[in-house]
Amino acid sequence: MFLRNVMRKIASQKSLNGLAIKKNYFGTTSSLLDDFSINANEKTGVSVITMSKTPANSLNLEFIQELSMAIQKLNMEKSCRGIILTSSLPSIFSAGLDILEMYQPEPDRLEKFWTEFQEIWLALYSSPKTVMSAINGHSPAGGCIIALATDYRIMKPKFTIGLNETMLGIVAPFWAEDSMKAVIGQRRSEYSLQLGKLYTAEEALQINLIDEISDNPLQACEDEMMNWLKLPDHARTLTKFQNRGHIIEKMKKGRKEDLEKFVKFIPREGIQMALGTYLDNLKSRKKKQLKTCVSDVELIVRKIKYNLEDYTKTTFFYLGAQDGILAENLINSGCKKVIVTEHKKSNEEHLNEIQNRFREKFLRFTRFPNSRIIEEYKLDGLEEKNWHTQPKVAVILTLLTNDRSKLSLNSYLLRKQFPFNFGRTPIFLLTDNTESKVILMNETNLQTEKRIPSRALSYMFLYDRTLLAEIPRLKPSQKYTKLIKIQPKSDLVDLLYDEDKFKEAEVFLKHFFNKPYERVIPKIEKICPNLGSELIDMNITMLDRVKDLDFRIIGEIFRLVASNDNYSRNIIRVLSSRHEF
Ligand SMILES: CCCCC/C=C\C/C=C\CC/C=C/CC(=O)SCCNC(=O)CCNC(=O)[C@H](O)C(C)(C)COP(=O)(O)OP(=O)(O)OC[C@H]1O[C@@H](n2cnc3c(N)ncnc32)[C@H](O)[C@@H]1OP(=O)(O)O
Repeated sequence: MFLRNVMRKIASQKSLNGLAIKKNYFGTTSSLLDDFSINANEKTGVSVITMSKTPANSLNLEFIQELSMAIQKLNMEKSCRGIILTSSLPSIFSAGLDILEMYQPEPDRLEKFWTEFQEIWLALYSSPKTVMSAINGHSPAGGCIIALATDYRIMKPKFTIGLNETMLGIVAPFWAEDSMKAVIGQRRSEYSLQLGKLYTAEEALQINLIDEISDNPLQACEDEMMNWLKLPDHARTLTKFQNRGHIIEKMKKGRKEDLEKFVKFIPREGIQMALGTYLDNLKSRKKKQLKTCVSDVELIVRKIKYNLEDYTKTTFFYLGAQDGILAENLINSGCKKVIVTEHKKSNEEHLNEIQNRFREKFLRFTRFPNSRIIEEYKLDGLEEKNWHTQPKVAVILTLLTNDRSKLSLNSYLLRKQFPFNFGRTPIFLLTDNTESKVILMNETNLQTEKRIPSRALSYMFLYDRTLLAEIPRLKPSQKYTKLIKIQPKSDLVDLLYDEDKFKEAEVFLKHFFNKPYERVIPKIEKICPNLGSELIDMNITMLDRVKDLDFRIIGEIFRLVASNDNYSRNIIRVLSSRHEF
């Protein structure tokens, strides 16, 4: 019965060919989100799908949807005989499902997410094509599920692979288990699954979880593919289905129940706690490397208060490695200044490309090679909001949070270097806000108060005044300070966050702007006892030189002082000698 269906499917796919696939099937195409590309080789009939979703090729809803659609199309493309899945990231094939999709999920999205994951698995596992995985990096959990759904796996040495779901306090779905059993056997699967084992490539080879090790898995797959393609497709395909039919049938029969279980299981309190802890551990590895960044948020909030009424046409934007389209949109919308941040994982080539394409267009195009990204978000619903046709004004976007909800911003979070770049540029911090669920925090010493609901995401991108006005809670009259509860950590932070003290400091700083440092410090110390010595430690002895600067910048200096690292010191030096970058 199953084979009959398969034959029918193959026959109907033949007739669908012309319709389903674009004429220009051969060559390289990119996904809508630029998260993967497909290179179709006319001569060999082999299509290479290269996943490139930074930072980890983690599978979120949109990524899965697009990838799945691409695979389904290839499955129907007559001229395609083989598919190779690989990654352009240097050390990750795929980090599996995007944990953020499962952590504090929205029910509807969670359901869609799992449905799509089932779908992509089916598309791969029951693909009539020869499908191979060139596993050129780590491939845990969902990454391994994807690899197991292919016909042949070649992996780069040293990286790890396995179904480690139990490590996250969750359970691999039965169909993934079945596919693992089919590859490495019942006993080994049970052992691996219960213990959430991650195997190095070398270990994985020993238990047949992968088929080969190679320093160049893609090349090795391409070579191996040629052997497979020597055989007639129909015989190979039918043999594949004879082997896999029962697993596919079982999955299809059980998928509704599987979905129901998943959507019930994931939101459970215990599961959420486990996922939260796992995420914390994942993130904290990196966090340790980042210095405390005391008060961006609060300062922005203050700036909003000062600037909302008189914003100018200056536009700043933060561009990241994937933001070519964004840059175009910015140009169309009147953007004049662009700051490009780079961090160590950025794709240098892509950044150069952005720079070359857009240098002429922007008045200022500045790259900060050493910037450090705290968090990165992608923008959902870009088209929906038409945001790029709207903004005429200033900018920004950004939100400090380590909230792990499905925030979606195609922008990077505020960086430490912002203050002096920004000068008088209006900054809007748009959040859905008040009694709902925000937010804002710095890396370590403020705590998230509440969560941001996902509908807030679009708001965060609305920085046109008109749009702004459409959101009553974001009108300029908004008392933004209410959004944030601060937990003062030191006198310095206290100064920045205490409304009265801050006012006092402002008055004071205005008054003393041109005064010699020695006269300033004692006054500062009156407000904030440790600040004087902190400034001295930092060798800030020339407050008088910053006389051109807006007094708000001084607030930024305080912030930088508080973060107390070399980078901040440099900024302070620049600050004290220059008005704007
Ligand atoms: C009884 C009833 C049963 C009912 C059963 C019904 C249904 C089944 C139920 C549930 C099944 C759910 C199935 C889940 C399958 C999955 O795929 S879960 C995801 C598991 N993935 C992982 O555990 C991988 C985690 N990541 C890593 O270990 C490492 O990142 C890495 C892949 C080894 C790479 O390490 P490396 O040092 O190179 O990179 P970083 O760790 O710095 O990562 C970069 C960046 O990416 C973020 N990140 C990594 N992985 C993920 C992820 N999976 N999701 C989201 N984000 C991820 C990481 O946090 C870093 O972010 P940054 O700090 O902001 O830069």
